[in-house]
Amino acid sequence: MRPLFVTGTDTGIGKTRVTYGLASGLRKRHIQTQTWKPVQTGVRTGTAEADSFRLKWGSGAEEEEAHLVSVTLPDPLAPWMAARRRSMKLDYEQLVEEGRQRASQTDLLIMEGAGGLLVPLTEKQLIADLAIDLEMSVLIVARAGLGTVNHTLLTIEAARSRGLQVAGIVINGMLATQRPEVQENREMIEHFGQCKVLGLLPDVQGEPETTSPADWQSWKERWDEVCEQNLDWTLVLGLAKNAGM
Ligand SMILES: Nc1ncnc2c1ncn2[C@@H]1O[C@H](COP(=O)(O)OP(=O)(O)OP(=O)(O)O)[C@@H](O)[C@H]1O
Ligand SMILES: C[C@H](N)[C@H](N)CCCCCC(=O)O
Ligand SMILES: [Mg+2]
Repeated sequence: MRPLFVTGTDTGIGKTRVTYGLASGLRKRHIQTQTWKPVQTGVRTGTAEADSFRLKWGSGAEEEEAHLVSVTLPDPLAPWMAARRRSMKLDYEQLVEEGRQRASQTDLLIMEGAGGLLVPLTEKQLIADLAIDLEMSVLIVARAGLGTVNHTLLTIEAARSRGLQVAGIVINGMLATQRPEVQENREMIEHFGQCKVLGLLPDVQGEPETTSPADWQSWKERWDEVCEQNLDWTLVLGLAKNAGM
């Protein structure tokens, strides 16, 4: 299966939540799915804020948290600058090689980016370049409110102009799911973006701020159910199998 790159129209848009929800739902459907965060910034591993921790517990991964992330940097910045502040350089070729290996070891590799599509990974490469070199298709997580149509269409256009295939959109964090604006946004994104919205996820508070396994187990069950009910799993399976998208 072609690996999947989860990006967003911005940072803090819900990529991690969507990534672990997808991985968990696909595993239930007997698709061996691994998640990977090549570079996380602004966190420490082993804490409830770290994407690596959330990906592990939210998806129910058996691997150690450390296996789900390649580089963790403390400054909450784009990877290039977060590395430069620490007098480091990220080894881009090594990330590409690692991504290839990871993709070959599972049915579906889902890579979570850092921030949006054009965030600098190194002095020379954007996060989009890693997705291109790994021949990934792209899933875009978008915000629910006013302004999201423009941001989403910009991201779709930037992805396609670089040769990336857009597999679909997930609109995340809606407070008022019943409002007509939500469906109208979906319609405008599908119409001008020429791609499918795979689902509209509601605002659900309660992701644990602790590292307690019991808290995470009950949260995972809750978020799994939200994803079960609000994502079109026929479409998700189609993109996982790379059919018809
Ligand atoms: N549907 C939702 N309802 C309520 N809160 C949400 C929802 N989705 C995400 N959040 C919260 O918003 C915050 C940002 O979400 P998340 O960390 O998944 O974003 P991200 O795009 O992965 O960010 P980053 O760019 O840092 O990787 C988190 O605290 C998360 O729990
Ligand atoms: C620290 C944050 N949560 C992300 N991991 C990094 C976001 C970088 C965004 C850069 C930008 O687009 O201005
Ligand atoms: Mg994240």
